[in-house]
Amino acid sequence: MRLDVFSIFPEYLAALDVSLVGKAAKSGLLDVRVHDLRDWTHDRHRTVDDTPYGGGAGMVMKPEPWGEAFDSVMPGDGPSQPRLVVPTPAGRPFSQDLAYELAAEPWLAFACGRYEGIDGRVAAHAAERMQVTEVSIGDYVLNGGEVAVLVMVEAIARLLPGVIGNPESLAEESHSGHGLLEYPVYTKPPAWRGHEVPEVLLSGNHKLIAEWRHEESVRRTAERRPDLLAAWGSSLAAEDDAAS
Ligand SMILES: N#Cc1c(-c2ccc3ccn(Cc4ccc(CN5CCOCC5)cc4)c3c2)n[nH]c1N
Repeated sequence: MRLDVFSIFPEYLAALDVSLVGKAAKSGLLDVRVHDLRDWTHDRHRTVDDTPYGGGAGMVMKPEPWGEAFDSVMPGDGPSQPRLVVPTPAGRPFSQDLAYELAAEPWLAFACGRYEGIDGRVAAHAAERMQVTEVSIGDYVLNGGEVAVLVMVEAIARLLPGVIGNPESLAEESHSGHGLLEYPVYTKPPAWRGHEVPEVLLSGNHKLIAEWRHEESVRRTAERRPDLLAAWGSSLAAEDDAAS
């Protein structure tokens, strides 16, 4: 998979060079290219923003640098086009399902906005030649799209074949499709500062361990995400109906 990231703070994306994503890039599973949007400005101050039409606080990112950057890095007459992902507070909620959807793409491009956002014509113009998906990573306000891109790239990259050591762990994770939050995990020592590892996990009885883990998943989901528990219950009922 090729990933292009456009930002006025390219150093923010240095985190993509370390850990899991960094290893995937070094092994050739990922081709990560970070671009400084200011490379496509032409004035002395390398200006990327201007005042908003219609008034309002703050500044808006000018369309011209974005258009020239996209033309240069992903030319309209090229053999293929990327899927453009634009982080924004007004976007479609990012989810594990969307991470799987994006992990299936051969080429992704991410546009990191700043200020009060990117001129609306940038996405509209890009949509004339590539799929554009505006995405939000959550209901809180950030100062720009870079953190969102780090979140999304990590969630996507770990789904790519060969990136994580143990692909089976993907199936057991929260939000991975069975609908419940994952159970708590423990390792040695068996006792630590007065806290013991649950005895069942030391029993070697795989049936009891599996039952305990399921009960813990249900307990945690009921406590922290009752919405997921309700959806999980409905999906179980639907499966029973389909089977009967
Ligand atoms: N993903 C994600 C995000 C982002 C995100 C992503 C990209 C950019 C680019 C600029 N910003 C700053 C910004 C802040 C507030 C607002 C709201 N507007 C309301 C109407 O008045 C103007 C302002 C817009 C832009 C960004 C924030 N925030 N939260 C997420 N989950």
